[in-house]
Amino acid sequence: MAGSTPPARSASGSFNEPISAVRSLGVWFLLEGLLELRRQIQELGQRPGAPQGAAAGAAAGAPAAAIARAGPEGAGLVVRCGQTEQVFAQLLTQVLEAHPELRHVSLHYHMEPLLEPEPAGAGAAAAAGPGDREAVVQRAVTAWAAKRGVNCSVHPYWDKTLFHPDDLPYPLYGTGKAAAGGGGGSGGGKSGQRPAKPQKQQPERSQFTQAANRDVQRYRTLPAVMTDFRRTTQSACLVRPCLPPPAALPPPPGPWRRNPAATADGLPATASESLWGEIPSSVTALYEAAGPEAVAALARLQELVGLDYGQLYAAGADDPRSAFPFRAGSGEALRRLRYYVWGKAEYDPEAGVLAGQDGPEARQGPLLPLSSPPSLQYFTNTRAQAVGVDNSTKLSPFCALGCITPRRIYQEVEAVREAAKAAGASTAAGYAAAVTGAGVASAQLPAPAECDWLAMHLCIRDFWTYTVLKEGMATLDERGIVGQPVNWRRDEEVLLRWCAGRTGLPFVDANMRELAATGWMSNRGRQNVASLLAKDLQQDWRWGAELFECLLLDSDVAVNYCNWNYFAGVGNDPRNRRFKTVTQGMQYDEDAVLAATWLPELACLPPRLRHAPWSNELLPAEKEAAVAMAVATTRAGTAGTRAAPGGANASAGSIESGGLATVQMGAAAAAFGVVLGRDYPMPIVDPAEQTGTLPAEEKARKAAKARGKVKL
Ligand SMILES: Cc1cc2nc3c(=O)[nH]c(=O)nc-3n(C[C@H](O)[C@H](O)[C@H](O)COP(=O)(O)OP(=O)(O)OC[C@H]3O[C@@H](n4cnc5c(N)ncnc54)[C@H](O)[C@@H]3O)c2cc1C
Repeated sequence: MAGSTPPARSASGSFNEPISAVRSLGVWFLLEGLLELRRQIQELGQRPGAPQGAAAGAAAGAPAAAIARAGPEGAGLVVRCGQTEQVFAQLLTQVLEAHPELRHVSLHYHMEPLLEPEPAGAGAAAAAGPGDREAVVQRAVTAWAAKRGVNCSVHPYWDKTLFHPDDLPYPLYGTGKAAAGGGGGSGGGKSGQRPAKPQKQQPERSQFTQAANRDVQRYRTLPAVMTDFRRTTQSACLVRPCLPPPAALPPPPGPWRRNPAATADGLPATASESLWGEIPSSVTALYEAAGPEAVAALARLQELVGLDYGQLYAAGADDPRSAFPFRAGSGEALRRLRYYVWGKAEYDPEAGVLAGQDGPEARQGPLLPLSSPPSLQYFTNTRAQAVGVDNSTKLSPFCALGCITPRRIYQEVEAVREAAKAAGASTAAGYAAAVTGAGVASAQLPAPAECDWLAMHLCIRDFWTYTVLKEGMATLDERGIVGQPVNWRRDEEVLLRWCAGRTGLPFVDANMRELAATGWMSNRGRQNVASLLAKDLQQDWRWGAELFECLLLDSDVAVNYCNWNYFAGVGNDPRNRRFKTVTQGMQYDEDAVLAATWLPELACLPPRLRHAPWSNELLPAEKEAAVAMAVATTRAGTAGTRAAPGGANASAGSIESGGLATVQMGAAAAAFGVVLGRDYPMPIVDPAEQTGTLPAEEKARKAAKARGKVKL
């Protein structure tokens, strides 16, 4: 696990109010992930054959999680909150007190392309840029150790991307020649060809990880456009194989080691609980531990989205409406991955198919007949949908936290591709039948095109990560990566409506409320809400990016800010995309399920009106439904609880009636007792501008669906 939660941008001083610099539901994900990691480490420590030696590792960033590698005598995870360099100093002090003879310590950590300016007084030598925070930590810790006569070796690891920086086919370090490992040259290989399998293990310490300050100049030859990046990397780069998980862990150092002589009954005494550090049990507990500033920031964020995260923490993961009903941790990430690419039977615990193992050996047991094809089989057609647990992989929160890596995902996708190939069918329809011998007609493995599509998205993620390494702090600038001056507006009232899901545009509002309540929003939803804020409302796009950073479970600085750059029209892509959010809702939430789920005030409306509650027109079927509803309401004797249009319950002003309030609209919804401007806000912009015709590809998709060829 990466173990670090990058602070929101405003924490770095790059951007300020009104968005608070705190993470909300992402925190429960982090806390759960830590709990699982602690359990895993403890379990590893129970296994025999643990190697000897002591080491400590942690990720740069705050809060810091420090891992005391431990063994059969008391494995565990040390958890601390605070500035990384201070936490290291405290931990090393404890270790040195217990082992005064120590002359060498090693520091292992994962690198993150954080975007933070150099803290004041850290020294002018390191320019502000991605990764510099880690350089600061390294310098502070090695200097601290040196003062005590201890040599500190530093071992940074890079596991953020599918392709390792040293393997990219671009001259990274200003030498004019391509970095090693990827086949060389600025392309090579045939376009569209899948990456070849690596022939040998790559050296552990790379040119990239040795470079203390990963300065933006080193990436100047990186393509500016994603398609170019994808073509060259996918055709010329290796994806390095994943290392096997450790079989056991060495004993812990110093005070964490159990003392077998400590108890009379012969059982080893456990190191004091407080030495390991408590994992806060709730979002509020974490912020209370972090101090009054953090508590105040959380309160501001809650006010902005109108929710209490203290309460939601307990319920968040179990919200039946959530499209992300998963727990954190690497075990859950692997289960989800296998379920998605292999099908439901693959991780059936009752069947013991996987038996909790990792790697290819996990699939050695008998495969059950697949009850239904894996979701990956439908990835191309379902990924853009706004609703559903299985429409996309839902792996991004696990990736963001380091519970799984893009390489591990890729490895599994390649395994399923190989299985399909071995079965001798491109779509592998007969594969499962061949394996089970049961002739399961519906069983399938994903077609190669679906595997390619997923790999391509992992590649997009790489592109944004490397773009941040190339562009550095420009990614956070209001003029964006291209340096495009735009007169962004900063109207807090407008921002408030957008944040709280009260723009009066149902597709946008439903997505925003889903995000605030669950930390999840589909990719299509993200594109639409970003487009509305930046393109239509012309508000400073960084407000949106900052809110996303606070709320998303998969919050990732590089991916988030680059996507926002792109949709605000200041990114490094020539296409300037603007979404018609009403039409998009009709396309990607066809039955208005998302709207009904997150906008209860519109749930009683027919789907068309849930998408367009301002409509004045009632279709014949809708008229019948409205009459039926009125009759049912009267019969139930509840007439008056839902006010008739303009009735006594109207509380004008209780919600926004601004925007297009002067225009008469919503007569159709009123027939169902829903009054625009009272029950649901008037649209913040002219809905006609948010409506357009269906593009040809969408028409084709709908036609295919009608023919039963597409699973939606
Ligand atoms: C304004 C905006 C902000 C975003 N912020 C984030 C963020 O903070 N963190 C984040 O992980 N993603 C972000 N995305 C990208 C994308 O929306 C999510 O990665 C995706 O929706 C995650 O769902 P999934 O895991 O089911 O993805 P799938 O569709 O199943 O894709 C598989 C994997 O590919 C990667 N991927 C897919 N789409 C993208 C993309 N557009 N950019 C980069 N990687 C991608 C992700 O790692 C994802 O897990 C943002 C998109 C937009 C438009």
